[in-house]
Amino acid sequence: MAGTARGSRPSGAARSAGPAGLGLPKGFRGAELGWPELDRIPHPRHRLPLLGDVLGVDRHRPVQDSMRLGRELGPVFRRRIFGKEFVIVWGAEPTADLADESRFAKHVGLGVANLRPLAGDGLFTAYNHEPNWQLAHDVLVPGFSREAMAGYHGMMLTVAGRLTDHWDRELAAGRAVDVPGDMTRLTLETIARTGFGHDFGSFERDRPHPFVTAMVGTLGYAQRLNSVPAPLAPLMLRGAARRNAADMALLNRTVDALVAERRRSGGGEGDLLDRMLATAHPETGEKLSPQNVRRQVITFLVAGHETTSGALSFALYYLARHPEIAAKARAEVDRVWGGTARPGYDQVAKLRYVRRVLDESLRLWPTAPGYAREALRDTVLAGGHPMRRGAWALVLTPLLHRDPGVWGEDAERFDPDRFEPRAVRTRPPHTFKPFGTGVRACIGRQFALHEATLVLALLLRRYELRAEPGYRLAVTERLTLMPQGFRVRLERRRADAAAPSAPAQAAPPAQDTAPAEGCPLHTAGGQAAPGTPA
Ligand code: HEM
Repeated sequence: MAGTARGSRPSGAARSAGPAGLGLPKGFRGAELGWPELDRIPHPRHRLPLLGDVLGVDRHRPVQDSMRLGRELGPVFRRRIFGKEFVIVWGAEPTADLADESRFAKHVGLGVANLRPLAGDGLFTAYNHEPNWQLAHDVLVPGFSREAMAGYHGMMLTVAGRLTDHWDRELAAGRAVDVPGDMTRLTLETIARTGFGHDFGSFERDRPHPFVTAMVGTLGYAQRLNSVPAPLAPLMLRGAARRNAADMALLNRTVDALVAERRRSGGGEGDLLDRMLATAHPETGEKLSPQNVRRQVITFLVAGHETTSGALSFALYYLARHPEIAAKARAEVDRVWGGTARPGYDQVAKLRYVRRVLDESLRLWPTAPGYAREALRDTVLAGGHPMRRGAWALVLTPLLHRDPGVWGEDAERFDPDRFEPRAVRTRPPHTFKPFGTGVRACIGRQFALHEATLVLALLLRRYELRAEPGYRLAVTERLTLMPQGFRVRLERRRADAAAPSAPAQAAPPAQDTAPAEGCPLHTAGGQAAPGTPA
């Protein structure tokens, strides 16, 4: 979780960073301006005048393209695409250097900046100097405290029950399940219900909810904007821009309706939306403006589900591919949860091996595959690359997480034991960064980890997973990563092996499911639905 003390500012330098503080123009800042010794940084051979490094490029897979290039060119390299030149970093040493908050801060650039028309100064897309970042951060951080998380747990179980109901039906019909599609349904419902008391009815629909379609459209459009020459974008992407405007309008309408409904109903019972609407900053007494609330709701609905959905999908892919690892994880779930129909909040954190499976999946495929950092003053990166204030670099996490110098020559191999405590302790810091770094790191980290560990455990306990024969992992990119077309065949575990399948509300709640006092989620719809998973 992003972590300044409440009420404190981000690093002093971050306050003056960003385009306004630096006096730099908004928009793309090419590396030519900020890296005086750019010539020393390798780039792909066969660079074309004007177009740059576009030969052999897969426009739809820029991350995997960069991974291929990074392996060839080394831990600090550069790419130029249609006049945009930027530096990419994946080595452990320069990445650790970029994590130094006294010299570097988040850079809002490339794909993230392309989301500004939609999310503006919402938490994810805010420039460091924008006052609404600190305000929203301080107001919303308590929404991710341990107490708040324990409050979301009951609703997470309820939504997971909708998933297992759906999977039971697919199993009965003899169909393989669409893993990324169903994980997206699950994670959207989870953040919408826990954060905003809203039900998208995702599991009752044959096709994705229009909100999801519009969101996928805007993320894809934000990525495409980088893959065409900027001056030609209005022409080349005219149709796409029209569709994007319609997508944004739908997202805004959906959120406005949700907020209006909450205002009409006179407030919920303390979820994220209540915090956004009613909580004043503890020191200044300031509240979020209506426009900023809209941007935060969109930010949380998008950031809060797409990445977790990918993380769950990759983890299920690896579990289906490695039955021995699935068996070990399942044995842990059986041991820790026993016959508990309704596992409690604290019983999730005890699933150490399941969590390692998740970490290892996020190592190989961090679903938000990078983050950018900018220099707060003139400095030298990793002792060798001078940078001027405002210069920036992109950290390519899927390659950082495969650095053989850190992870060994078998870094491509899926092995959850890499996250055993002893192994973690012996690794250098800043070598595992799926949630970004510093004060602008992911605020929803604990939320995502709790939800994903819980759901993986529930699925392992209930089903055997069989990958469809012949499936080869293909990763789609739309700013986030997802295993494309991954389907799995299910088998219900034998009754004596699996946990109880009685409806959860028939069982007494586990001791540690007791809601935090006043927690809305256990009272307002947080009770187990008929299908709460066993
Ligand atoms: C596995 C799931 C997730 C991954 C891999 C992930 C990854 C990230 C990363 C890498 C960043 C930093 C981006 C940057 O520096 O530019 C970030 C920021 C953020 N994430 Fe997540 N995230 C996940 C889940 C969530 C969830 C569940 C929520 C909300 C409930 C969330 C909300 C946010 C927000 C609001 C920010 C911006 C924080 C700030 O700048 O203050 N994320 N996330």
